[in-house]
Amino acid sequence: MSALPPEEPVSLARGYPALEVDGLGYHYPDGHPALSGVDLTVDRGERVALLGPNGAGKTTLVLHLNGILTAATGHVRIAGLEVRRGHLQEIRRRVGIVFQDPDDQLFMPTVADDVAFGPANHGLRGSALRERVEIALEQVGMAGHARRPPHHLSFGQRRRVALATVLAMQPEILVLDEPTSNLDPASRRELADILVSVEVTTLIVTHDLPYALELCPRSLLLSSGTVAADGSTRDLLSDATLMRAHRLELPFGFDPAFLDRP
Ligand SMILES: Nc1ncnc2c1ncn2[C@@H]1O[C@H](COP(=O)(O)OP(=O)(O)OP(=O)(O)O)[C@@H](O)[C@H]1O
Repeated sequence: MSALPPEEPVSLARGYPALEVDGLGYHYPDGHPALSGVDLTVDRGERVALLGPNGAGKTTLVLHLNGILTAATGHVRIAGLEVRRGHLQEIRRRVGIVFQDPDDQLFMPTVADDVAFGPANHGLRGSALRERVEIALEQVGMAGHARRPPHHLSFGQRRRVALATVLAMQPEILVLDEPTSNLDPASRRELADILVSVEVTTLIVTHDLPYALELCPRSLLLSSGTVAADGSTRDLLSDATLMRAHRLELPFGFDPAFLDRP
């Protein structure tokens, strides 16, 4: 499949899967192998969990999606556009990554400035920019906080603003790295509601298996740098042999009856 040039209108990207990874391999500069022969496709509108034990290669894979790392072997395409030098500005608009620590993404004097930063860099101005910011803040339930300095917000609020900065770019795919870490149960529930309502193709990297079960019909299990399983989240989490083999455990006290629900 040939890649679209970066200036191609987004509407022309609609016929492609949101994410295609073919034969991706990567060694860190110290020679450490992190990914090998990774193949996966995520279709538009899917919500998929990326599971795997510590050191499986999840972060390394995510860093390939927006070109922070570049494939040693294989290809990554976002809505048909190959991730490589020359495409990175458009790739970084198409792939919105919400990192674990919101403070990595918030650096402007106000919440509104932070949310406006990306779209303004892509040329949006005036009322169109203000509207984009308002919509993104509304999507994450932070509309009343636009003029506040991000460092005055709680951790959970900062994570929502970090999500708004990404949503304001109208990404083709939203990637969240451990979105429930440090969230209280109410914030965890509110974030789930937001993720369901935004209707963007979403990849959730998580060790929080009940959250994956609740939010993601499909899961990918990465282990030792390869895709060890790809299927329904319920089926994967019900497979005790698979779970043991890849050091995945449901939390103590988790009711296995949840796995039997239709
Ligand atoms: N900068 C680096 N230099 C060398 N090796 C690295 C580097 N970063 C990660 N690795 C190695 O690459 C492998 C994959 O790491 P990665 O961080 O992608 O795993 P992960 O699945 O995200 O783990 P976790 O769940 O612990 O966050 C690991 O063996 C790790 O030690």
